[in-house]
Amino acid sequence: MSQTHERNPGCALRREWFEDVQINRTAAERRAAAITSGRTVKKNYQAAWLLRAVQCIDLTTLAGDDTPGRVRRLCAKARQPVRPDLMQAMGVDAVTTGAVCVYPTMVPHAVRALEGSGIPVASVATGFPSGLTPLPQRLAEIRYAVEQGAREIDIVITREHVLLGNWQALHDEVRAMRETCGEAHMKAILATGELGTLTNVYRASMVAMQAGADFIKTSTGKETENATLPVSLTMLRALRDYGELTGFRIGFKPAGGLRTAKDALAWLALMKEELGGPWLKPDLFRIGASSMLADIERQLEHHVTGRYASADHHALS
Ligand SMILES: O=C[C@H](O)COP(=O)(O)O
Repeated sequence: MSQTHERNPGCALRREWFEDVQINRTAAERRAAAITSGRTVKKNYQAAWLLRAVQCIDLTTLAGDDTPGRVRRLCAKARQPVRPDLMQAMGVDAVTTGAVCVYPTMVPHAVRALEGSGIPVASVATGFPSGLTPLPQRLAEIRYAVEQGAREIDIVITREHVLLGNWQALHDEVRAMRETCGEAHMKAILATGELGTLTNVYRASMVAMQAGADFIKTSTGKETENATLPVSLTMLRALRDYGELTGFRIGFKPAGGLRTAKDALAWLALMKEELGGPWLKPDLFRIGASSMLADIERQLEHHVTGRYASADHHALS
């Protein structure tokens, strides 16, 4: 089926699209390793790929000690993620990150700090990270974040629904969240490290998309197991299958534990191999990361100057 740029409206629960699917972990691990090992991006292209990664980062702070000041500093970094002298040396125009991602009460501070930049504010919501608050409160949290100006909402699913195979309950909850988001785009965090099997990851991905998710996202960053390549591959297969069945393109956001330029290149290679060029842009690909940018900037500096600066030159994120 040809694919459209229109927003995914979702559909009723269609168990037949996922119930018979089984994902073999060994095969997924082998395929993920084949895509990302031995495929080093050539030096000249590497800087371009890293700049592309910067544009896809959801620059994140989700800490208990977040303050308006920290959020403002993060927003300043989102506006100018790479030092202007490096940008100039590479002969490229200014770039920004894909979004800034914060807790709901930090949304107004981020919105103010990003005014005029065009950078959207993403808010986690729905009892992030566990999702174990009653549904009315979780929906109220979405409403609050949207009212405060969040244009993207990162929801968390109830892992119990996946572990017990309660697909209708999962569909109903995610559907309600999507409706509450209104115009704001919804990223559904599956918390894959708590779903037990890759087969569950595939099924949960499919149900989240059937319920109207605009993006599917791996992790909150708070689970013991963060984003991995085999998990990401499994989600991309579900996303591809959903696209073939419905014609709608869904975005993908790996998040949690992604810290290095090497991680960024590995995930970009995975996206390119599995889905192709359209998924290498921020409307369909985000990297959720609180501390990846510093290493990317370091590698870009090395590209420009041939040497690494000491770590304290890149103090933030
Ligand atoms: O959504 C983004 C994640 O919370 C970021 O996780 P991280 O702090 O491990 O980069």
